[in-house]
Amino acid sequence: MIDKQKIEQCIREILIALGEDPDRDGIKDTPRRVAKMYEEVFQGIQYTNDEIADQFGTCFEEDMDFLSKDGIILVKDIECTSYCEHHMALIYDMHITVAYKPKDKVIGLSKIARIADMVCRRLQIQERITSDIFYIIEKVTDSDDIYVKVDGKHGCMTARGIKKHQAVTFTEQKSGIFQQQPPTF
Ligand SMILES: Nc1nc2c(ncn2[C@@H]2O[C@H](COP(=O)(O)OP(=O)(O)OP(=O)(O)O)[C@@H](O)[C@H]2O)c(=O)[nH]1
Ligand SMILES: [Zn+2]
Repeated sequence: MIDKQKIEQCIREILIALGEDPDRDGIKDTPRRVAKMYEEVFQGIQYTNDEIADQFGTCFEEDMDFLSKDGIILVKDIECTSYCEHHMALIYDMHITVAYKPKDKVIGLSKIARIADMVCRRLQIQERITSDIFYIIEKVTDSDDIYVKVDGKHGCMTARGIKKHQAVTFTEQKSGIFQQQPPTF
């Protein structure tokens, strides 16, 4: 569980270290707000990838032509935000694409987005966001053919430091049929 009281104390200390008056009207509730925000945006820290797979692993095992006819399923433009673990800066404008070729079951579509969303609610690097989603989708679907692509902007690279406002980072992980031929979409 996230220790909200401790976070509140620490944010108050940070405000003081910045030279702010933590009791002035505009920011007197900021420690409480930040603690509440962290509880929301870092919810995924308290779950392992296996627990996320259990939580969002709703699958359907119906007989369908689709499964025997080389069908693939692809969800694109899953919009997410996360926080880089080096600066705790926002990773934003992220679009996540997940594709897989089902073996003998399909996963509920919204669960793909829920998995991506929960993995992003951690201190992350983009490479690990990609591999965490890959691992969970592989575990839930048992598929040998998986494709995960993430693109995003890193606040630590656009709003500070090198300040390349347009720089977008792409990461991809793929297995099986997608190694030779990434999906077209
Ligand atoms: N590979 C990878 N690196 C990241 C990610 N997010 C942030 N970083 C990088 O983490 C690195 C941390 O480098 P440091 O030299 O320790 O930190 P810094 O002095 O703030 O570096 P600058 O950003 O270059 O000013 C930087 O190069 C960031 O761009 C990510 O998702 N993946
Ligand atoms: Zn960073």
